[in-house]
Amino acid sequence: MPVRHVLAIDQGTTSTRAIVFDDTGRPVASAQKELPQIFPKSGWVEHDPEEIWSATVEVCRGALAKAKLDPKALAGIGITNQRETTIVWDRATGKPIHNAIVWQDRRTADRCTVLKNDGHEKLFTDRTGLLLDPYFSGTKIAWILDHVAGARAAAEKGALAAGTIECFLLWRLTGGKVHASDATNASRSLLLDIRKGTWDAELMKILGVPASMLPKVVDCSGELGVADAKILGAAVPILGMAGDQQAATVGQACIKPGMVKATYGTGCFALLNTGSIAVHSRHRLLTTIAYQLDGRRTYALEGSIFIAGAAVQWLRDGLKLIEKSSDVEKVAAAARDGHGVYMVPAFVGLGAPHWDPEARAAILGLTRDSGPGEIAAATLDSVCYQTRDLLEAMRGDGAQIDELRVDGGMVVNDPLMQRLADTVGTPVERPEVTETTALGAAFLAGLAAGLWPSLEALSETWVLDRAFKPAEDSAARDRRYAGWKDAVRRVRSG
Ligand SMILES: Nc1ncnc2c1ncn2[C@@H]1O[C@H](COP(=O)(O)OP(=O)(O)O)[C@@H](O)[C@H]1O
Ligand SMILES: O=P(O)(O)OC[C@H](O)CO
Repeated sequence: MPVRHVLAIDQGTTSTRAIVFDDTGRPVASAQKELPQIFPKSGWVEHDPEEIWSATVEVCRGALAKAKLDPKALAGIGITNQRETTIVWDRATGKPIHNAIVWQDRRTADRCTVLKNDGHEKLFTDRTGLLLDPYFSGTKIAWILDHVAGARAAAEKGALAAGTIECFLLWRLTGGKVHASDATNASRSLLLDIRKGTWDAELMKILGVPASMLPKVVDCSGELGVADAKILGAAVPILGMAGDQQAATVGQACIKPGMVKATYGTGCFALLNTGSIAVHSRHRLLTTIAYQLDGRRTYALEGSIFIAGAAVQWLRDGLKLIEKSSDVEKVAAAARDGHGVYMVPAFVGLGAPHWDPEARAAILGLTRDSGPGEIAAATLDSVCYQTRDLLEAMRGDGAQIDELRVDGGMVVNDPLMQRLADTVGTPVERPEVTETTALGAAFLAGLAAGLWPSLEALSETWVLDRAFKPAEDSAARDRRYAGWKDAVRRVRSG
């Protein structure tokens, strides 16, 4: 039998990637393009949808060329994406009517406060598993309708379509034939009843989002559409779709209840598989759809940290302390032991478990002998402490966590992974393939193409690269963590 291949598109916050995987789940070739960030105002973050589209086409063609693969030979395409980032476009022309509003954007914080003050939070949390925070896509759609001239009237007439990035890419790839969002992406909108898997009319009314704009909600694996032959040189079926954190959960083979993964990219997102039960968190974690296959939903508890690798980017671009992200390793290695410096990276507020959009970042505990080493080390430590916040919340909700599977751009940093294990007091496991987000999308497409018979068969392809065992004594670990909690208290807005 000839080897079969799947093309995974991973449209992330800072870059767009395409990776060709073979039928053993190994990456064969890839192409990547950086995505420019647009910061129109303090707390606002946008992307240009046309840039996202042209980069997607470019990297798909690039990866296929590097793999020397005829697109006709592809078994299918899997799409995964930065979640919540919202686009509204004209159905007739396919043109967006505003830049994409990115998940990190805080412009709808006031709207969320009003909704909370009006007593709506419980209803939203019960139905959607989310909290009233500007992070999610629903208030972003409403903002575009309220701020682009003529948009609301056009939406009421059914002339506009709304969607997150996977939905926009599916629309463009299929030449405007399919307007659909998979259940995982739809579950991040504040508009989906996650137990029924359908849009909720009452929530749409409260947010002011007309039903006519919303995509059809579909499974994560199946015949989702066919890419127009003009785009890649052959009509290729699109067979998989999931938000990037959910795709990483699949790519990490966290398919049994109790398994947890954390992905360290721009932000950090930890997902705990809770099986067929949508667990309601008592510790301000989100309840979300991990994947939907054959109409059956598997749920997860999620802890979302807005700034992880982005803090390293700030050391590079804001402070100019380092030239490239990986330089942080040697700068941090120079930090004094027990330096007592904490950095709380609340650049866009704080996510789980605090949900404080007004908090702002701070570096605390500086003394005359603090320098770049201490600041770099405190920045990396913040990623570890934030992870501990999430694992404690998950344990508080009844989870027994024996190990943490990690992936994403930051996990190449060995000392950071050791520090993470020391800080959370749980073994940290890094797989051989750390492109687990794209791998998850490839798996979902490969399931529909018949490359793999089941999720269980996929989990056998997961191979450990290295396990980091906690080595610090627990009293020292807890002392450091108490200092972090104090630092967080000091940056909170209320
Ligand atoms: N050696 C390193 N140590 C710490 N952080 C790193 C290192 N190398 C890259 N990073 C960070 O990892 C992030 C990139 O991860 P990636 O998974 O590509 O992000 P995303 O998918 O969110 O765009 C960047 O924020 C970068 O600063
Ligand atoms: O682009 P990433 O990898 O930082 O992921 C973004 C998340 O999906 C936002 O919820």
